[in-house]
Amino acid sequence: MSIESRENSGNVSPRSFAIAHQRPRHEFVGCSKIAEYEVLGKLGEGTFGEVHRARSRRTGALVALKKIIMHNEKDGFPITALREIKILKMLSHPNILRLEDMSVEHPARHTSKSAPIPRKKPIMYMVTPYMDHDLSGLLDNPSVNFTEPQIKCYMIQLLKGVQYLHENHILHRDMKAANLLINNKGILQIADFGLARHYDGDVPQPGCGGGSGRRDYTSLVVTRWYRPPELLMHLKAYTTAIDMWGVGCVFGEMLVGKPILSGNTDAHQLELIFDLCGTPTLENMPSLHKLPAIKDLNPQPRQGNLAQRFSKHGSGAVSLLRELLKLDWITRINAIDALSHPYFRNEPLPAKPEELPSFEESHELDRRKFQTRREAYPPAPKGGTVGRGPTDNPNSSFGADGYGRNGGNSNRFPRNSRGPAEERVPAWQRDRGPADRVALPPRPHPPVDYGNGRDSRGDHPDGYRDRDNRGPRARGGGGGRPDVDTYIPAYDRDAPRRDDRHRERDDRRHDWGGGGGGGGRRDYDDRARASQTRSRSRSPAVRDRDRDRPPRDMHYR
Ligand SMILES: Nc1ncnc2c1ncn2[C@@H]1O[C@H](COP(=O)(O)OP(=O)(O)OP(=O)(O)O)[C@@H](O)[C@H]1O
Repeated sequence: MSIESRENSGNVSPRSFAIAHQRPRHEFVGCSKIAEYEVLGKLGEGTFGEVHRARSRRTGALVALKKIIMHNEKDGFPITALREIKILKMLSHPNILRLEDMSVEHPARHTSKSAPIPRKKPIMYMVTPYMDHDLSGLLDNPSVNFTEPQIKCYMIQLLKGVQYLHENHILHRDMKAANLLINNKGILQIADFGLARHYDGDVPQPGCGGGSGRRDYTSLVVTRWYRPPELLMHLKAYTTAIDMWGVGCVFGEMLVGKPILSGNTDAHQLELIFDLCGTPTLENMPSLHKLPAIKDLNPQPRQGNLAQRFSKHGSGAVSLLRELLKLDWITRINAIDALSHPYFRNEPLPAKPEELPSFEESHELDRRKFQTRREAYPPAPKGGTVGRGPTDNPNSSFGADGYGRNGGNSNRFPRNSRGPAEERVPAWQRDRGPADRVALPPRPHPPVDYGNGRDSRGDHPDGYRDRDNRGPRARGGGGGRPDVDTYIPAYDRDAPRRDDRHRERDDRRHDWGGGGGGGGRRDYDDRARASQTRSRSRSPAVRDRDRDRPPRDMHYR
């Protein structure tokens, strides 16, 4: 009997039909049952899922399982997860996290005599090799002090991964320390491709920076502290240079041990960038007229203090940092050129991955552990050393016995070759500035470019498209013009409106009101922070506070 006639016969239930038409089991390569893994503990919580450590019962290998949370089951499988899976399946490079498997958990069926309990949807997990640390967690680990050869080693690996992505027309769009995973063999891998997308422009060429953008994408990408000035000023025709800015922020963070540009609002973020890199002029940003928000700005002119701020790390580091954090996105250094920067050829030479020390696991959730440990430590005498000579930091609490709290570490691992004072004390002893008080801002919501077929000039001035006025091409998804970002399939125009979609649109408005937007218009990251019940980047204090609060919205449970 043909499929059609069987369907039409009305005798076959959908379930029997599906069973009869199952593809042979061996065809599902890369799709296992969750029972094949022994779950060992939680590693992190992201926007789109929890991450657990697990062991493969088949191979014995340690893996990470990233659970794909369905915030609203009616939406089906989250588009960001689909995007991440699709991109990760295409990529193969030693410095890119490898997607090894997709695993499915079928929740047990419950029965109830009183009322039928709705059948639960299967849960999907992305399976990747287990990495011992993320860079953000590692920098917070009190036992860790990076040496210059170590920083160079991580930077080379990061740049090779980014070069590979850009050569393959991929924009990562969420470059930050928390998305860089490191294992105890010294290997760094770029993770979290939830905001990544295909790039339509020319791939970077040696000596040519990032070049000019060819088409528009959403500018609502990249976690604020790592967001480049052109995105903060709403450039849509951006390029691979947005990832290079993030690489610069990560480089600075490794040098000083804390995020270097931790703005509280988008406006504040720009002010911090101008403090560091100078205010935009036609010399340092020749295409500034292309930035939609430039007219709203009237910053106090300044030169920038990058050289002074990083002088203790040497002229090579300052020179590379200056190239990575160039205001002009067109000539900002690309990964190919950054890899041949003299910084990597000058002494001390980069360490090899296998020469790097191994550290106690440190993921973002471990911050609480380090926090507890800090409280447990006895106060140390003042004026001591950290195993490599006296410190000039009067607030240092390292012991005068020459070991300090982490004295053991200074013997076990290569000594920190960074400058004195602030950078030599462990992360938890440093004043992390707003990082301690505010915690890493959540990354933007996934971009929603509805592919509405309208000219991008028809968008709202703030870059948010009006879904209600979408044209007929919105149906079916991805049917927009080729010059606008149609990455996300469109929803049906008549589909019921949901609160979370309104919020998403609202949350993505930039705040130009100088920290509060006149009361009514809060910065979208602040809104996101208030509305989401979890972020793996929150400080322990904020996490504890939020745990006791009821969720504001069912969609965010
Ligand atoms: N393969 C892995 N090995 C070890 N830890 C991992 C692995 N993958 C993710 N993690 C941990 O889980 C955290 C969250 O993972 P990931 O960034 O992929 O999730 P996300 O939902 O996209 O997060 P966010 O929305 O905050 O960017 C990471 O910062 C890291 O600490």
